[in-house]
Amino acid sequence: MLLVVAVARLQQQQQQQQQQQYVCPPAAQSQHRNSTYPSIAATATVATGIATAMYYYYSDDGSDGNNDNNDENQSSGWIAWIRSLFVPATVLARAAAAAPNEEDQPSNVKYQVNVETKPSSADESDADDNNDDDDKTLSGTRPTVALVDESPTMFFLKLLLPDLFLLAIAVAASFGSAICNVRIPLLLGDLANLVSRSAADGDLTSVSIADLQLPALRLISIYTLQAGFTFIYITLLSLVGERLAERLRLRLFNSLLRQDVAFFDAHRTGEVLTRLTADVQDFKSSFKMIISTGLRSGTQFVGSVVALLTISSRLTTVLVIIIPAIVGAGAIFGSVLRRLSRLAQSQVAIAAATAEEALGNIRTVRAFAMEDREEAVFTREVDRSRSLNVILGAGIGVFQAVSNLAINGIVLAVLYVGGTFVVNREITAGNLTSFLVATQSIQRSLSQLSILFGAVVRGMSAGARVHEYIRLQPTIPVRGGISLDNVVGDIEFRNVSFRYPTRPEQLVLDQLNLRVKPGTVLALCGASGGGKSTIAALLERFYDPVLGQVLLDGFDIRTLDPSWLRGELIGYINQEPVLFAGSIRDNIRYGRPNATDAEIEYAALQANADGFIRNFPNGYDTIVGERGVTVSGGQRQRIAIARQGSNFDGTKSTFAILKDPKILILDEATSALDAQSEKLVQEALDRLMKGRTVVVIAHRLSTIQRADCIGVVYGGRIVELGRHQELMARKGLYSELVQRQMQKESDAKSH
Ligand SMILES: Nc1ncnc2c1ncn2[C@@H]1O[C@H](COP(=O)(O)OP(=O)(O)OP(=O)(O)O)[C@@H](O)[C@H]1O
Repeated sequence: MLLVVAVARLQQQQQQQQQQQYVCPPAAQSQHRNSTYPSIAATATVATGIATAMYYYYSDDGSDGNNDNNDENQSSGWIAWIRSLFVPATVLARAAAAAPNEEDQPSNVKYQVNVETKPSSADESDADDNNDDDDKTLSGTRPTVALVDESPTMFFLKLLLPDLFLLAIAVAASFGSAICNVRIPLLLGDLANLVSRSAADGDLTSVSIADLQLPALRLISIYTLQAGFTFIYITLLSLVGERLAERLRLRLFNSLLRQDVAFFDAHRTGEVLTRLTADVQDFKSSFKMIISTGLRSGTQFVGSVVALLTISSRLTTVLVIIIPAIVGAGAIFGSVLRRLSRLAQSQVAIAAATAEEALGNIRTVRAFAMEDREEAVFTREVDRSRSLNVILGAGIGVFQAVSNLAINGIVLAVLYVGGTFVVNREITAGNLTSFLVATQSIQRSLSQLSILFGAVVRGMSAGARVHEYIRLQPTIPVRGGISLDNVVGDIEFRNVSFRYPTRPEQLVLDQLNLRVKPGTVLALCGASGGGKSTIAALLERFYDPVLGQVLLDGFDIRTLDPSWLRGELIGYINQEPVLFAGSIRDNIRYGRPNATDAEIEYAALQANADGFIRNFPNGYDTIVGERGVTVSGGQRQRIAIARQGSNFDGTKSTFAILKDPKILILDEATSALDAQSEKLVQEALDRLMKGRTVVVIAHRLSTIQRADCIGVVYGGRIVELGRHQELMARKGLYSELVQRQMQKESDAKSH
C-alpha cells in the first residue's frame, strides 16, 4: 500500500515538474486550455472582279478591335496566329495547411466572426485527441490544398453578369456586320453583271447610269450599315473587355492578399505578378477576339458557303477539294511552329528573370563586383533567346510564303475553272466575280478562325491560371474568429510540433513546450536554425502547428480572429523592418490610418526617431524609397518602432491612437546596429516594452541578460529555461554560448 502511494506521489511530482519546466518565468500554471476571260467581251468584268476580290483579300470590314485587317496586319495576323497557338501549360504546386480545433473557451470573448477555415485531415485527427500528441506520428502532415468548388466557366460567366446587356448588344452588332459582309459580294456581282451585260452587247450605252444607281445605292447603304455595326461592336466589346479585366484583376489581387504565408514561400513573386498582368491581358484579348472575330468569321464563313453553292455548286466542289488540303498542311506546320515558339517564349522569360534578379539585388552584385559575371549570364540567356527566335522567324517566313502561294493558287484555280464555265456560258461573269469575292471571304474567315483557335486556347489557359489562384482558399483566413477583451498577454506553446509546408520532411519544432507569463520578457537564444523565428511566426499565426497548440490567455489562437490578433494584439519588429515607398509619416501611420500628425510625432519622439526625422530637409514628408532604402538600418528600425505604439509610457491617456499591442515580438531587433544606434533603439524598445508581454529573439546574449526569462532553443525544443544567473550557474548550453561569445568579443577587441 505504501509503495502504491509513493509511486503515485512520485508520478504527481514528475508531472508538476514537467509543467513547471516550460513556464517563464517559472511560477504558477495557466487555468485555461484549448483550441483567329474567257469570252473577250467579259474580260473587263473579270478584271473588275479580280480587283474586287484582291481588295477583299487584302482588306477587311474591320475589325474586331484587335487590328488584324490590313496588308501589314494580315502578315502580323499570321504571326499572331502562330504566336497565339502557344499554350503555356503551367500546373502549379500547391500549399496549404491546417485549421482550428474548437473547444471550450474562457469567457472574455469580445465579439465573434464566422471562421472560414476547412479542417484538414491533420486537424481532424488533432481535434480528436487534442492533447494526446504523444500517440501521433508526424508523418502525413503535409498540408492539403483548400479549393473553392466552382468551375472556371461558371466563375467567368458570373464575372460577366454585370455587363451581359452591353455584351448582347455587341454580339448583335457583330452579327449584323457579318451579315452585311455576306451580302456585299452578291451586290457587287449584280453591279458586275450590269457592266458585263453592256460589254457583252458591244454597246456600252445599253446600260444607263440610272440602271447602275440602284445596286450602287444598295451597296452604299450596306457599307454604311456595316460601318455603324462595326463601330458599335468594337466600342462595346472594348468596354466590356476592360471592365471584365478590371474585375478579374481586383478579384485576383484580393485573393492573393489573403493567401497563406506558406503560399508565398512556394511561389515566386514574378510568377504571381505574371498572372495579375500578362494572364489577365491574354484572357481579355482572347475574350474580345472570340466575340468579334469568332462571331463575324463564323457567320461570314457559313453565309459565303451558302452564297458559293447558290452561284455554282460545281465550282464550289473545286474549292471543297483544294481548301481542306491546304488547311490541313497549314495545321501540321503550325503545330511545329507552336512548339518552337513556346520554347522561344520560355527562353525570353528565363532571360528576363536573370535580369530581374541581378537588378533587384544590385547592391549585392555591386558589393561583390559581379557585374561582369551577371552580364555574362544574361548574355548567354539572351543569345539562346535570339537563336530560338531567329529559327522561329525563319519558320514563320516559310509558313507565310507557302500560305501566300497557296492562296494565290486558289484564286488562279477559281479563275481558270470559273473562266471555262463563263466561256461555256454556264455562269455569268458577274457570278464569277461574286464567287471570287465570296471565296476570298471564306479564306479570310478560315484564317481568322484559325487565329481564333489559338487565341481561344491561349485565353482559356490564361483564364484557368488566373482562376486557379482565385479559387485557392487560404487555410488560415485573414478574418474570422473571436476577439477578446482585457487580454493579459499570457502565451503558451503546448506540445507544438511544426514543419514548413514547403519543406515537409524537416521537423522544425519538436513537441515544444513554453509558457510566457503576462507582462514578462522572454528572450530566446540558441544556435542559428534552431527554430527561434519559427516560434515567433507561429505566435503571429503565419502558420499553424502540425501538432499541439499555441494558446493566448488560454485560447487556442486558431479560434481567434487573425486580423485582430496581428492588427491589435501583437506588435512585430523583425531584424530588417520593411518600410513602404511613401513618406516617413505614412509609414508610421501604417498600422492606424486615422492617426493625427501630433500622434505620429509623439510616437516618433518616444521611438528616438523625431530628431533624425526633423533633420531631413523634408522632415516627416521625407520619401524613404523602395523598401526604405534611403534611410539607415537604425533609422528604419526606429521608424518601425514608432509604427508600433504611442503609449510608450504604458498609460493609454493622451495618445492611444497608433497601434498598442499587448504582446511584442522583437526578432533580432538590434543585431544590425552600431553601438550608438543600438543604444537609441534599445531605449525606444525599453519604453515600448513596458507593460507588455515580450518575446525577444537575439543572438547577442549581452542584450538579453535583463530578461525575466531566457529560453535556449535547440533542435526545435527549449532545452534550457531560466534567468541569466540561474542558467550560468547550471553550466549548460547557455553558459557555454555566453562564454563563447565573450571569447569572440575579447578576440575582436584584441585585434
Ligand atoms: N519559410 C521557410 N520554409 C522552409 N523552411 C524554413 C523557412 N523558414 C525557416 N526554415 C527552416 O526552419 C529552421 C528554423 O529556422 P528559424 O528561422 O526558425 O531558425 P532561427 O533559430 O530563428 O535561426 P536564426 O538564428 O539563424 O535566425 C531552419 O532550418 C530553416 O532553414
